[in-house]
Amino acid sequence: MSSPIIVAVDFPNTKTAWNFIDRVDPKDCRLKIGKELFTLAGPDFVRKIQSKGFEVFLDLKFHDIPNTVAKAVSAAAELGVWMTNVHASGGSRMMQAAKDALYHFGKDAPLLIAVTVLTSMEQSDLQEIGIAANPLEQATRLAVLAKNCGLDGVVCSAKEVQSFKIRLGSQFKLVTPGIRPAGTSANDQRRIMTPQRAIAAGSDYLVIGRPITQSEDPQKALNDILATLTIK
Ligand SMILES: O=c1ccn([C@@H]2O[C@H](COP(=O)(O)O)[C@@H](O)[C@H]2O)c(=O)[nH]1
Repeated sequence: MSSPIIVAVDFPNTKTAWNFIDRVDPKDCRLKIGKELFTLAGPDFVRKIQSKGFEVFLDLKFHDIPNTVAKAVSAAAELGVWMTNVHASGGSRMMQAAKDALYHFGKDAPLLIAVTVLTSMEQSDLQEIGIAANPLEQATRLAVLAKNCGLDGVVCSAKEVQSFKIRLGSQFKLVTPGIRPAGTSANDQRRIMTPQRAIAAGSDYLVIGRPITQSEDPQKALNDILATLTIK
């Protein structure tokens, strides 16, 4: 089985990050490097993780003018990461430029996905920034845009995947953070689901951070979650 779990390696320094990474097996998960560790430790850190056998999702959520995002995505591809992303709210010209920048990498190009509506956001957060649509409506609008630009998938809440699989097709990857095993804290997440329900609904990849990284035994936490999943 190829594990659907991507662990969000969010730590305040490389020492604690390595302490975690050295305790999990690359056959059981991929690793996601986000803004915190990338800002601290940069591309060399990503290369070292890859040399340990982990596939890396570089989660920098690029959101800028088309030219800048295209160059950033190209730099991510040079790094050899497995997946990277942009914000769909940057619009179709931006997403198209990002996709075009990967063309010459051929089969070595990373998967390129787009963030729809952050899983930390609920209806009131959208209203605050002038969006009248509810999270499902807004995420759908952005996911359709991302698919039309030729992206490989989207980041969305597991609450949206059932609808997205029907509307966007089985090949379009749905990557879902906001995953919380039953009885664990939601923290700052708002649109959450358990790992088991997310996979049953159709999530392709589960992004899980604190429920695994803050555990005393991260490999056990990972195994316990994997044991609850029925992969089709
Ligand atoms: O909509 C989004 C997009 C990205 N994330 C990222 O996923 C992890 C989740 O970590 P937890 O500790 O499991 O909450 C984190 O790195 C976010 O930056 C997201 O949560 N929602």
